Amino acid sequence: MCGINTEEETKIPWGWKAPWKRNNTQISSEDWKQRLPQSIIIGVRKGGTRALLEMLSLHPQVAAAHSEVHFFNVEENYRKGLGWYSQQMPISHPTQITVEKTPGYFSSLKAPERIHAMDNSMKLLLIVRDPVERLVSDYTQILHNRKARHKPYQALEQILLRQGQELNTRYKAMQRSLYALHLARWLEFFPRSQIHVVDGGTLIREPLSEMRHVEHFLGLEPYLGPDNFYFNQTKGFYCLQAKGYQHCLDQSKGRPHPTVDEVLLEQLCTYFSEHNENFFAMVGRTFNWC
Ligand SMILES: Nc1ncnc2c1ncn2[C@@H]1O[C@H](COP(=O)(O)OS(=O)(=O)O)[C@@H](OP(=O)(O)O)[C@H]1O
Repeated sequence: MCGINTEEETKIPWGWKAPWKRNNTQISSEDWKQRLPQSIIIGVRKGGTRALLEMLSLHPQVAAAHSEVHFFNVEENYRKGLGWYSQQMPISHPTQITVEKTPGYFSSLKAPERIHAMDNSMKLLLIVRDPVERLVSDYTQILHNRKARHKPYQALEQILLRQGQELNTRYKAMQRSLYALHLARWLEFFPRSQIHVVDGGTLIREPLSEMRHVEHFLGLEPYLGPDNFYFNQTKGFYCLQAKGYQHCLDQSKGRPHPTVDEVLLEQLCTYFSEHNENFFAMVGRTFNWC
């Protein structure tokens, strides 16, 4: 049910491959090569990682890997070594920073140490979202995949309240919403100043304000502006535009969530509240979560 979950999006080719970046004839061709990332979006899964990567990719100083690489969290990939990893990266110019996103890194036990061993100056981006909403979003994706494969599925209430009224806290999607637990492992290896936390809720409602913080954290020149975002009524989300090109995230983003029992939602909020408080203390800010 869980595992790597490479999901639909990793199979979809990047049809919208930053077309406005292609015509830079002043830069000599030998400067263009694949480089290891200087920044990684480590998660959280269903937090808005794809939106963050695509918005970042609008910036001319950013070269983004289109597919999730799963290098530091999947043994089979990690064994292939850094040479393989760099081959998964886009061609970039020295004036650009390379960015990859793999949401599975955040909850991986080994990723923090491995990334630190590769580059202890790595700039980490973590996008978070209300843990209950994230859980429902995660469940929605799992449900979608199971239905698509004609596999049996259960309602979230059945999964989470399996033992009568006790919450099944061992459910993987529950575990992934325990942000403080996972962040603690990253802070063993990286100073807080190297981890920028993006508010996934704000990124949905006001993408530009969140992206300005991200530009600043990455040391990029301020570039993104209001013209890069337009609200798409049909999609119900902001979509992106640059130099005449427009792009919305694919249909695996913004799927309708199933209705979840109110009592269960209350139970979940109560369960996560202590973990959320710990997370707020660790990152030095609060979020308007349930
Ligand atoms: N602009 C825009 N367009 C579409 N979707 C947006 C956008 N900004 C944020 N989001 C939210 O991103 C959620 C998916 O998160 P991820 O991309 O991290 O998912 S994944 O882990 O890579 O599968 C996805 O969650 P769901 O709504 O539950 O599908 C969206 O709420």
